[in-house]
Amino acid sequence: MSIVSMTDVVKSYPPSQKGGAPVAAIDGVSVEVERGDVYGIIGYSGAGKSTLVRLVNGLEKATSGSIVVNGTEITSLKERSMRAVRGDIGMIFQQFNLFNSKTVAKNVAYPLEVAGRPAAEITGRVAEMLAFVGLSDKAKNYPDQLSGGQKQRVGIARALATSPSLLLADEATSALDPETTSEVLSLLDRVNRELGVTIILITHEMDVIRSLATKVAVMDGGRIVERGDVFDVFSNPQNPASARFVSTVVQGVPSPVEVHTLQARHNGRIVTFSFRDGNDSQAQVFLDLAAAGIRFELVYGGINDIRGRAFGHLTLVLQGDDAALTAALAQIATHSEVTEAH
Ligand SMILES: Nc1ncnc2c1ncn2[C@@H]1O[C@H](COP(=O)(O)OP(=O)(O)OP(=O)(O)O)[C@@H](O)[C@H]1O
Repeated sequence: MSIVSMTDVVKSYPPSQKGGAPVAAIDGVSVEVERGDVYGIIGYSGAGKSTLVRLVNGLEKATSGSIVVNGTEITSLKERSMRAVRGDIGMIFQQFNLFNSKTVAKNVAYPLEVAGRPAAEITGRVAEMLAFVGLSDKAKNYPDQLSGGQKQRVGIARALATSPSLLLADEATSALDPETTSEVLSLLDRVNRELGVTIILITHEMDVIRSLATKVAVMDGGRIVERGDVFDVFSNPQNPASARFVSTVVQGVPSPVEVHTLQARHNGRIVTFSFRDGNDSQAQVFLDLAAAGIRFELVYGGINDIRGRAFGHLTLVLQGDDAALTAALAQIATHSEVTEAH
């Protein structure tokens, strides 16, 4: 069942200059986020990711289209009813957005106080959330006394204090170093698995998607240009924007410059073979080449692991009778992905 369902959503802003065209920050987006998903949305700066999040929590109104959150159509909701919908949505930010004048415990207590919960319940819930994020010993500290990773853990405890079913994470790890990033990502993984919270993860870093997301949508120019299971998009991106993101983290595909270098260095045809788990085509490639009398040398490659599933790309220099080689490649193409450099 969908927790967020967007259909043909457009969000335009008035032109920045008089007589100019309106800016379509979101330009016809439809997306279904299922309960339990960690749904990653990736795009370059200006792609429309933050606008999408602001539409989901009702901080912006869509120009047209439908947005249903937890069964409620929010596009025409009054602010008062929107507040009830927002009560079931937690949010974390790149810059943490903590109150520096409040202690850690008071920061986490804040949304519970706003919701008018009794003091005894607030005390218990704050202790529970601080234990969950591993910061029980920092309850009386102030945000300034914490590291970036600790601040974000407070942000997560605060966002989840009222037990929302949906967490929006807008570039939540972009201000953190790689080690702290992986700590926060594994905490978010626990939030999803142990607390059952659905997460929409906005990022420009493919590594974040790889570590945490189960599904991904790639945004470019206000549109979703590709979407799917993270493994499928990483192992076989269809759109040029997705392919560029994937190439930032995936090992094994030579860049055009590297292909050029390989061509200058080696005699023979340069061919990349791509493999995905669930088939044994890799062994068959080598058997087919050997059977056709083709000599091969491995010159580039890598195997990647996406949440326990593997895929890889191996680039070989192939030498032998040209017609036999062409026939062998045609045979291999029946069971494996074959890309020849020209
Ligand atoms: N309030 C606004 N008024 C006018 N244009 C806006 C407004 N907010 C966003 N835009 C424009 O909408 C487009 C999408 O912006 P948005 O902030 O959603 O992108 P983003 O993918 O989140 O990028 P970033 O990671 O840099 O925040 C951009 O062209 C931006 O200039």
